[in-house]
Amino acid sequence: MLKVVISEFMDEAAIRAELAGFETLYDPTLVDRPDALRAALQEAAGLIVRNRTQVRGDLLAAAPDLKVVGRLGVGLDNIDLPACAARGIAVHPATGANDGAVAEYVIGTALLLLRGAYGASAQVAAGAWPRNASMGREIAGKRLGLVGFGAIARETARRAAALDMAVSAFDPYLTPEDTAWRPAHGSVTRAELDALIASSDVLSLHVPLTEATRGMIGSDAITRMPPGAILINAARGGVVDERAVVDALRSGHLGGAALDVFAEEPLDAMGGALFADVPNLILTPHIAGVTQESNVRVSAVTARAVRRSLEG
Ligand SMILES: O=C(O)[C@H](O)COP(=O)(O)O
Repeated sequence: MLKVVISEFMDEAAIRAELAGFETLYDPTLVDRPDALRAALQEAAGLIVRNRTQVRGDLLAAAPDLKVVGRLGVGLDNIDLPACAARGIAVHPATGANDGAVAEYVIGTALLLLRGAYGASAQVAAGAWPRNASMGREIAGKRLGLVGFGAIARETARRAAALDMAVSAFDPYLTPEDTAWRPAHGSVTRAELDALIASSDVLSLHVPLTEATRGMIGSDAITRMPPGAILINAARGGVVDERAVVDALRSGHLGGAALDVFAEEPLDAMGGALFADVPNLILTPHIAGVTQESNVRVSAVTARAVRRSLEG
């Protein structure tokens, strides 16, 4: 019986439904026990991971029979794709299964940060009545800029258009003729990156982490954003210069930021100190794509892809 190792959390019903014909080892603690993971992989034909298991080097060497890697998400920066290709190991991301979760995160944080009033609870409970200071902004009529216009950005655009935002996007991989620029609901304007940065009230990132995108939104870019603009990163840490975001929030140039992903996850002591007491900042633990619903979808899609791949 072929063996499938699952080293991070997933919906167990998907394992039962899709991987019944295989020997499965589901142990979400394996990601933090590299020796045990390597030992478990010795006879494994399949491996299922989220974003923390580093599928490269030592781990691949410890898995001589590995035929397929299922990724419970879409980012592939934790997987050495050329090394997998060289060994003929198939890699299956859960494309499409968490788009809606990320899109809702982007819209939700944009609404929260523009309105700003939700931070008043403690003051109101204490008897204060900060009405003028709590007068925030509406999302309708604001310009949303999407850096990258793949599936998640398109879902975000559809929701933003329904809220009467004006949506633009930058994506060097889409030709002007691509039908993505003519969505069934709402409209999206194709923009160059510099123009998008300079003209977006809300800028949301939807690019993978690659050598081309690392540091893409640094202090230069942030300085060129309109005063009071909101920055949302639910893509990958490393695309944004975290110190530049903090400086721009402290100076008041940025009106708010939501960061779901970080160069170092979890934050180390330096990251913790950097973000302490920064105004108008929402920090979340790489959860934009992970909801109860998306966990079910992502797990089913991934387990199915691994089963099909192993069944040939
Ligand atoms: O790449 C993704 O889809 C997101 O980062 C969420 O993925 P994960 O929670 O499976 O790592």
